[in-house]
Amino acid sequence: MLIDGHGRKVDYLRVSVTERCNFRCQYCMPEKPFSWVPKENLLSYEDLFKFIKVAIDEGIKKVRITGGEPLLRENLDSFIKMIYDYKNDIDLALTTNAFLLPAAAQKLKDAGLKRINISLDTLRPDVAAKIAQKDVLKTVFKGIQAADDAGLKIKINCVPIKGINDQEIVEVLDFCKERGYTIRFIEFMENNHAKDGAKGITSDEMKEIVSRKYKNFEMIPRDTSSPAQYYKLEDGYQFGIIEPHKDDFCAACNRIRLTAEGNLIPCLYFEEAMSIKDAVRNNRIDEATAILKKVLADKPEKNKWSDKDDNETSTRAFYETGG
Ligand SMILES: Nc1nc2c(ncn2[C@@H]2O[C@H](COP(=O)(O)OP(=O)(O)OP(=O)(O)O)[C@@H](O)[C@H]2O)c(=O)[nH]1
Ligand SMILES: C[S@@+](CC[C@H](N)C(=O)[O-])C[C@H]1O[C@@H](n2cnc3c(N)ncnc32)[C@H](O)[C@@H]1O
Ligand code: SF4
Ligand code: SF4
Repeated sequence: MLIDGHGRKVDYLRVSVTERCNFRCQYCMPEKPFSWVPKENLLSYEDLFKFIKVAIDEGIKKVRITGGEPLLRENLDSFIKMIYDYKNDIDLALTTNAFLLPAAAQKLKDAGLKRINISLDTLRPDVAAKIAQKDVLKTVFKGIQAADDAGLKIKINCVPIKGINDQEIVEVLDFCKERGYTIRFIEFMENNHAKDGAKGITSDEMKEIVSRKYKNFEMIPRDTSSPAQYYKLEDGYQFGIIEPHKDDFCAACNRIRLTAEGNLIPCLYFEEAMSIKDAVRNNRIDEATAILKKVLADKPEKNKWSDKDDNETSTRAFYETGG
């Protein structure tokens, strides 16, 4: 079992397979100028898998593949299969923008993927094009349908941005409700890579917008393994809100992150990381295990998005850490 320096059990590993992306979401990535990590600096699937095996052997029970856009990396299904074949009861999940899902969904399911979380900020093509800075929505809808047809369990992530898609919350919620998908609205987390001037809305504002259509909903007891607080509508449908500006879920934080370059990141907010690249490339598995333990020992207690008196903005890039 993996326990961090604050006594929290860590059983969730998020693995980013690339920092590249085919979208330029205003809240995540700069438009340009831009330089990507050279391909030779990325760990191969085999090397990433060496670390994943260590992590699973030490107590990781949930592995999420993310990015950048993870489906940009070739043969992702083969990587999923490596993990599934090693331990098929792992909660094996993917976070994606869905653009490449139409051709990939069934292959991912066949490889052993169990769940998929998809970013969908709007139902309007022009708004989607404004957020992603590319005309994406028609293909995203096809991708969501392909995942559904393949039998993958679907969660939708939506980041409401003030003046852009914030008034569409109920429409996005209804889209998910009608299809039986879970929806989570995420408070925009300020970071240095987002478009200047991008602003989110608070969880209270989100709830106020939902209440214009759904007058009554109740908070349900927290599942501490998730960053989301869920609320139940009168008809039983549940929607979630992720509110890092409250940071109460940090108290039960159960996760660490591995980037495509082999940096092991203890917290989404902070720049700190330790590299496992040389250790896995040279098959020094004991060293990789020691780095994992050290990163856990030093894991921060909580993020600083909640720090109202502190004007510091996170320098961490979501597209590098994988969100
Ligand atoms: N502040 C903070 N936000 C997080 C953390 N983990 C996830 N989030 C936010 O939630 C978003 C969606 O995360 P997902 O990739 O869907 O993963 P998840 O929420 O762990 O998904 P489940 O496994 O379905 O619970 C991330 O991009 C972040 O915006 C975290 O550790 N800290
Ligand atoms: C970095 S993306 C990677 C996976 C994939 N490209 C996608 O968009 O789903 C993972 C998640 O991070 C979220 N995200 C990115 N930047 C964010 C920000 N500044 N605040 C809150 N969530 C953010 C996205 O909405 C997405 O759900
Ligand atoms: S949120 Fe996902 S899709 Fe959007 S730019 Fe970031 S990595 Fe790409
Ligand atoms: S912000 Fe850091 S401490 Fe809080 S839940 Fe996320 S990774 Fe854990």
